[in-house]
Amino acid sequence: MEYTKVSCFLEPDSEINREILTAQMGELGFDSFSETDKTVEAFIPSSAFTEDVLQSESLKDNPLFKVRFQTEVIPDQNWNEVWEKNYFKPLLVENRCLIRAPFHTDTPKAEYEIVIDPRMAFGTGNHETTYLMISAILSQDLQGKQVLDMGCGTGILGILASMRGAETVKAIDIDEWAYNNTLENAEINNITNIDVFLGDANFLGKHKFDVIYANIHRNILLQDLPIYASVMCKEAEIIMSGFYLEDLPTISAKAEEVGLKPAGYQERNNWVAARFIR
Ligand SMILES: C[S@@+](CC[C@H](N)C(=O)[O-])C[C@H]1O[C@@H](n2cnc3c(N)ncnc32)[C@H](O)[C@@H]1O
Repeated sequence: MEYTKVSCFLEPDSEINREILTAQMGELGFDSFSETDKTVEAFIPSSAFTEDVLQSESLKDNPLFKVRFQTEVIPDQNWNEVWEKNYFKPLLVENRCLIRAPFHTDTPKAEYEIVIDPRMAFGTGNHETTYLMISAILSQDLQGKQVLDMGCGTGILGILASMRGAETVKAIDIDEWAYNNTLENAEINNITNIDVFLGDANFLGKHKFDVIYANIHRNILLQDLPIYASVMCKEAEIIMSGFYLEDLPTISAKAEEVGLKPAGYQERNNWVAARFIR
C-alpha cells in the first residue's frame, strides 16, 4: 500500500500539543505516527488522503497551537526499509515477551519471543496500544480457547495467543499488506493454528469465540461492536484498544448496549485497552 507521510510542525511545540494533534489526526484517518525532534509524522494510506483533510476545522481552528504541514508520498516498496531503519526497535514487554525483527541480534532472552517482519503492518509493540494488548494477553489463561484477532496488523496478538495455548486463532484484517504480513509472521514463528482472512467484521459468521482482540480505530470499534458481541460465547471476553482515555465512556456505553459488562482497563500515555465480558 502506498502511504502519505504528513510532517507536522507545531507552534508552540509541546508534549501536550503533540498528543492533541495526534488524536485529531487519528480521527481524520491517519493510522501510524512517529516523532522527531522537530515534527510529528503522521501516516495515512494515499488512497484515503486528499489535501482537504489538512483543512479540517479541528486542525485549523485549534486555539492552543498552529500547525504547518509538509506532505510526502512514500512509495510502497520503500516501507520495509524505512520502517526497519527508523522505527522498529526490539521490545521487551513485562519482562516476559520479546518482540524483535529478524535483523535484530543480541537481544535478551524471554519467556516468549516473537519475530516480526514488520513491512508496513502496524504492530511491533512499539505503539502503546499493541504494548497494552500484549500485556493483557500475558495475563490471560488461553489454554484451549478459540481466539479472534480482529485488525491483526502484523498478527502479533494472535501469534502470542497461540504461543500461550489458544486452541485456534482466526486473524482478520481489511488491509492486504497486513493479511500477507500475518501469514509471513505466523510462518516465521512456527505458528500452525492461525487462519488468516482478508476482510472486516462482515466476514464473521456462525463461529463463536472465547476471546476477541480488537485493536482498531475508535470509530470502527463503535461500528462493529454489535457484530463482535454476536460472535462471543457466553462469558467470552473482548479486549479493545486503539482509542484514547476520553473515548472510553463512549466505547463502554456501546459495549453495554450490546450486552457486554466492563471488566477493567489499562492506560498507557493516554491510550487505553479495555476489557469486557459477555
Ligand atoms: C492499530 S492496528 C493493530 C494491529 C495489531 N493488532 C496490533 O495490536 O498491533 C489496526 C489494524 O486494523 C486494521 N483495520 C482497520 N479497519 C479494519 C476493519 N474495519 N476490519 C478489520 N481490520 C481493520 C488495519 O488495517 C490495521 O492493521
